[in-house]
Amino acid sequence: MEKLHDAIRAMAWTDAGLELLDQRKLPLAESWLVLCDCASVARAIRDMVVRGAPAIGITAAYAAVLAARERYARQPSDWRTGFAIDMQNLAQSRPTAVNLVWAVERMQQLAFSLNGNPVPVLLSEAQAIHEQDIAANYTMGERGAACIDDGSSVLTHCNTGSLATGGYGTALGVIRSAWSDNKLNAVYADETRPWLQGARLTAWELVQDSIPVTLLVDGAAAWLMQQGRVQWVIVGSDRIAANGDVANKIGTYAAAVAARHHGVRFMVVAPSSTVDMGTACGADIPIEMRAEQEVLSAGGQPVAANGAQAWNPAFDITPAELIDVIVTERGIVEHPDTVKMRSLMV
Ligand SMILES: CSC[C@@H](O)[C@@H](O)C(=O)COP(=O)(O)O
Repeated sequence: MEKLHDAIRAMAWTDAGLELLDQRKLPLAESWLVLCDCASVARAIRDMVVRGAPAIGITAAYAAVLAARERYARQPSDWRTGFAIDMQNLAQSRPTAVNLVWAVERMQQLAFSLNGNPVPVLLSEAQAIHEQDIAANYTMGERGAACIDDGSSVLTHCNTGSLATGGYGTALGVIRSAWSDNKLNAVYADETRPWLQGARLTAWELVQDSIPVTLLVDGAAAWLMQQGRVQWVIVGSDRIAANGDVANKIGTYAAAVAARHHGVRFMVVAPSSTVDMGTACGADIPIEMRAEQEVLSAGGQPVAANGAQAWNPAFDITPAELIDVIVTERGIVEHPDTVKMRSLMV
């Protein structure tokens, strides 16, 4: 299979520090920030410089390297105390994407098992996490594409591509693979208010791959399905609970309800680092609430009547019963439930 758009990367480790492509500025500008300390990376995650669950996890792994470098240089005999505080702050930068906590715990556990300077080993581990994510995406791309019939059209929500992962993408990876297998007629993308990840990021990635993309406002998705224009809705996830309930970008639940009503199949694509077997069901997943201002304005300009308030949950929960298939690098789970998720994750 031809691997499409290996060139887009959300993050890169260099001698200068961790470089992050500033996703708030895309597609108008491609600018990179160079961050040299863990606190700046935590802020960048909170402020959406980098976003998307797997990308946040990888970024956190590199941030742990920065934290160890700082703390070990300052206090080689007792770097662990400060490092643990840094990891705690980092883990709190965004609450819903479990890949963040997963990466922080993996890095901290390794760090505390080491003697001497922890930095070289932690850097190798962060790079391994990054590479494993890319490999998982290619595997999921093939597995997900195999579920799709020739001549299908698909709808996706938010951005789940190279920008949201180590590279290639989860749901967008499946779309890339299905496109290169000549299976797709059309790709539709919700614009994804309020941050417009669909319009700004997914469209940007697909245009670079020369995959035709048609944007729609989120409220048009149900009508698109009613018109019989798509056979699959394909999304990523920020956390999958032990029973198969899925947290993803706000609007995913509405798309899943509409899909079931119209007989459109619903696919969730996520690496096993997104599966949280310690959380029993969707009701136990913390949903990030973001600033009202994100809804009351667009592109920095106010769009609402002065004095109006806004409700801005960043994610919602799609119950397992609305999901036809979860695709991971470990395998595929059809009609997920606790028993099937448990056997996937052993
Ligand atoms: C592979 S990305 C899966 C999810 O992280 C994605 O769908 C999503 O909801 C991203 O939300 P964001 O708020 O942009 O971080």
